[in-house]
Amino acid sequence: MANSTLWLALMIGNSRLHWAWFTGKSDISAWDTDHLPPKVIHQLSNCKTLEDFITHFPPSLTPLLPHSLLPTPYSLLLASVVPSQTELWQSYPNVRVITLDQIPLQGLYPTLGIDRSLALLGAGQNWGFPMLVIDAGTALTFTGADANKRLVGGAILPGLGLQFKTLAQKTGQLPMVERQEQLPQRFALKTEEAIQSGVIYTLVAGIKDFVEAWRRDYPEGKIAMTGGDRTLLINYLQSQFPEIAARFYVEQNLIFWGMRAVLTRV
Ligand SMILES: Nc1ncnc2c1ncn2[C@@H]1O[C@H](COP(=O)(O)OP(=O)(O)O)[C@@H](O)[C@H]1O
Ligand SMILES: CC(C)(COP(=O)(O)O)[C@@H](O)C(=O)NCCC(=O)O
Ligand SMILES: [K+]
Repeated sequence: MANSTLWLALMIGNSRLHWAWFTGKSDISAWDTDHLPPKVIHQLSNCKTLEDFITHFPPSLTPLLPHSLLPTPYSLLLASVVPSQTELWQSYPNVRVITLDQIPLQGLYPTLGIDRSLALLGAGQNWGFPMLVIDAGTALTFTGADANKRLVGGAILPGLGLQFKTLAQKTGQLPMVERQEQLPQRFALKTEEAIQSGVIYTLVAGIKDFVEAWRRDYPEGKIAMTGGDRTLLINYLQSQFPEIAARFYVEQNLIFWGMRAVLTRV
């Protein structure tokens, strides 16, 4: 493993790839891409020089690469919840795959998602435990740990995008609707608005219910929200339950905070 403070970190989610450079102690610059085709991953794995690497990285990302800082061989820190995608990166020359046994939390069950454990670790190390993380990704997950950093447990449901997509794909008459910024009218008189209303109001009510249960069990507990739909959901929550939304820490990079904590662990 290269003895370098600079890592390229990759979290493989179910919708897309989440990338970050760990450039210093507290600095993380992050961006998202689509999943890469096997051919591109193969090319990146076989790069011998920095110039090679930059050439093969998807063009839209090139400006984000810190050309002057990048050492070769560069190291890739990888976590994934998509085994078929993990497989594609096995040939990368300097890859470290983060697995559950490297996570300094107690009571993790063997099939727990690595993204959930990393986000929980990242949030808890930064703001303290007990911590409940809500990850509004492809799936929406709740994952909590107590003051002893022991997993309390959590829940998994289809995320915002997946709920819309499933309705559109599995019915004969329902269209795919756009994500919208504001809370819709609850009792709707149009199909699109009825879908928005049904999905959004039940999702927000569900989040409120989990938060209240968490607060009953852990009155001192904290709550953090992350994932691609975090901003939309926090907006909806602010409109409907402002006192709940006000208590949330909202942060895009929880998983990367967790990855860095694993990396710097002695
Ligand atoms: N540019 C984008 N591309 C894809 N999804 C996006 C984008 N911006 C926001 N989203 C939302 O993010 C959700 C996926 O969250 P994300 O945390 O990226 O997923 P995962 O980690 O599971 O790949 C989708 O439901 C979608 O609504
Ligand atoms: C629940 C998840 C699908 C969430 O993935 P994501 O939406 O972040 O892509 C993932 O964490 C996973 O595959 N978990 C394994 C099952 C578990 O955590 O119990
Ligand atoms: K996620």
